[in-house]
Amino acid sequence: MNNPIPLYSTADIREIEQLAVARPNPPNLMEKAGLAAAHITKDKLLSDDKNKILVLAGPGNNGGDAFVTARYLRTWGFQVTTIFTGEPSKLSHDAKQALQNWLSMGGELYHDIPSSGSWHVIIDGLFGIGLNPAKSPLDENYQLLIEAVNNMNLPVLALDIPSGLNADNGTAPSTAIKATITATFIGLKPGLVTHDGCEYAGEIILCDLDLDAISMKSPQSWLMDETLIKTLLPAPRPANSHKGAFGSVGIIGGASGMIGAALLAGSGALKLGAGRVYLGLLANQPSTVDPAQPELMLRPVDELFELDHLTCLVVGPGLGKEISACLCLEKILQTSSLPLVLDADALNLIAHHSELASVLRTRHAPSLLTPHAAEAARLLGTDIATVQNHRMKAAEDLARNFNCSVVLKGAGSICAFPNGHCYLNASGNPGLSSAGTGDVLSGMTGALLAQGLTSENALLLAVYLHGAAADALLETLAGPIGMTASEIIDSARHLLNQWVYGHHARFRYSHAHSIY
Ligand SMILES: NC(=O)C1=CN([C@@H]2O[C@H](COP(=O)(O)OP(=O)(O)OC[C@H]3O[C@@H](n4cnc5c(N)ncnc54)[C@H](O)[C@@H]3O)[C@@H](O)[C@H]2O)[C@@H](O)CC1
Ligand SMILES: Nc1ncnc2c1ncn2[C@@H]1O[C@H](COP(=O)(O)OP(=O)(O)O)[C@@H](O)[C@H]1O
Ligand SMILES: [K+]
Repeated sequence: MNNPIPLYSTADIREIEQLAVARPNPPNLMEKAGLAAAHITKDKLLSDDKNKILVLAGPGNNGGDAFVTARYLRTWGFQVTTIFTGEPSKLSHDAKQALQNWLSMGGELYHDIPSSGSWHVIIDGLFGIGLNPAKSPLDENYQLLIEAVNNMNLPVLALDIPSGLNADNGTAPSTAIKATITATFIGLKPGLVTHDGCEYAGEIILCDLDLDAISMKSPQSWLMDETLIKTLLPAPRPANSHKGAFGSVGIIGGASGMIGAALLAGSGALKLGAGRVYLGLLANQPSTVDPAQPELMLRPVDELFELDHLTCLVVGPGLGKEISACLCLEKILQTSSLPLVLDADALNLIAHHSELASVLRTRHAPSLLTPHAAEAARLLGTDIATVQNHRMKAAEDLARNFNCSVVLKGAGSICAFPNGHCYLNASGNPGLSSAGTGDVLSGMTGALLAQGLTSENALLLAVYLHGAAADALLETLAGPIGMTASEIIDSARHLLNQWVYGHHARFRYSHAHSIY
C-alpha cells in the first residue's frame, strides 16, 4: 500500500513526544506547533482587511501553543486579543515560557471575552489531547465559553483538536468548538475523523513538527483516503473477457415484506461489476423477476444452495429473524466454503444464537461483518452508547472475537481486521443516513469479492467508494436531504469506472479501423 496516513492515540502521541524530548538536542515542539498554527492562520484565514484575532489559551500545553501562536501573529502585525483560563503557576515549563514571551512583548491577558471587541478569526487553544471530557466533564463556564465562540460564527482554527472533543474516540459529551480548520500536531488522531469529530474538526491540516512519527511508533491504524484506496482498484478489464471472469454473487435475504433490501443489495452487486447476481429469497412465493432490474436472477432460497458456481455470498439484507432464516444461516455457516458478507439480520441472529457465533469463528473462508452501532452492540453484548463512545475498540473487539473482517458503520466508518489493523473512513456524509444504504454496501462488497479482490481490499474499497459516491451526489445537490440508496449505486459505478479508466474507458475498447 502507498504510504497510508497513520492514526495515533493520545497515548501514542505522548510516547512519540517522550522519545523526541529524550534526544540529545530536543526540539521545542510547542514553539514549532505555535509557528505552524500562526502560518496557517495567516495564509488560510486572514487577509489584509481581516487582521483582528481572538486567541483562547487554556490551562495546559494546548494553551502554551496558543501563546506561541499569538506571539507570532502579533509580531507579524496582526491585532491579537488573548484570553487565558488557567493559572500561570500551574503551567508546564514550556507553557510558562510561552506565556512569559507573550507578556514580554506587551501582550495582554483577559479572563473573559471582552464585550466590546470584534474579531475576524478565533484561535482555539483551550484543550488538546489532555482533555477526556467523559471522565472529566467541562464545567459550565467552559461550556458557555465554547458556545459563545460557536455563536460568533467566525472562522476558527483549533490547535491540535477542537476543545471539548475526545481525541481518541471523537465524542463530545457536552459541547465542543466547531472549527473551520484543525491544525493537528505530530500525528492524526482518530477522534478527528470518526463519530462527532466529523462535525467539529473542519478541514484537518497535519503539522508533523519535523518529527517522523512512523519511525518512532509503528502504527496499527490508518486513514482510508483516496490515495490509499486507489492502490486497491481492480485491474482494467481485458477486451476479451466474459461474465464468468467477474464472479457470481449470491444474495440471501428478502423475507416477506423485506424483498427491497435484497433487491438493493443485488443492484449494488450488479452495478459494481459482478458477472452474475442471484437472489435467494426467503419470502413465500417470491417474485421471479424485478422489472426495474431484470438482470437479477431471483430464486427461492433453496435453489441458491444448488448453484455450484457462486463466488461469494451476501447474507442478511431483509433476511428477517424467523426460524427459516436462522436455519438458512446455520446451513451457510456450517457448509459453505465461500467468502461471506454478513449484514443486518444475519448479524442479529449471530448475536442471539451463540452456536452460530461459534461456527462463524471457526470458518476457514473469509467472513466480513458489516454492523451499524446497534448491531455491533448486540454482537458484543453491550449497549449502543458504549460502542459509539469507543468505536475503534468496538470494531477491533468484533474483528478479534469473531475472527472476521469488520466494518463498524456510521460517520467515520471503521474497518478492523483480525490482525489488529484498523482503517478509518474519510468519505461519506449524512445523505447516507437513509434506509437501504447499508444493503447497497453489502452488495457492493460482494461484487468486489466476486471480482477477485481480497476480503480486506474488497471491504476497504467498498466502504470508501460507498461514502465517496454519496459525497459526489452532494455536488449536484442530490442530497444530503433525500439522497436514496439507489442513487448511491449509480454514483458508485460512475466513480469506480472513473478511478479505473480515468475519463477514457471508451478509447481503451474502441476498435477504429483505418485503411491507408
Ligand atoms: N504532546 C506533545 O508532544 C505536544 C503537545 N502539545 C500541545 O499540548 C497539548 C496537550 O497538553 P496537556 O497535556 O497539557 O493537555 P491540554 O492542554 O490539552 O489540557 C490539559 C489541561 O486541562 C486541564 N483540564 C483537563 N480536563 C479539564 C476539565 N474538564 N476542566 C477544566 N480543565 C481541565 C488539565 O488540568 C490541564 O491543565 C496537545 O494537545 C498540544 O496542543 C504541543 O505543544 C506540541 C507537542
Ligand atoms: N452521517 C453519516 N456519515 C457517513 N456515513 C453514514 C452516515 N450515516 C449513515 N452512513 C452510512 O450509511 C450506511 C447505513 O447502513 P445501515 O444503517 O445498515 O442502513 P440500512 O440498514 O438501512 O441499509 C452505512 O454504510 C453507514 O456507514
Ligand atoms: K484546542
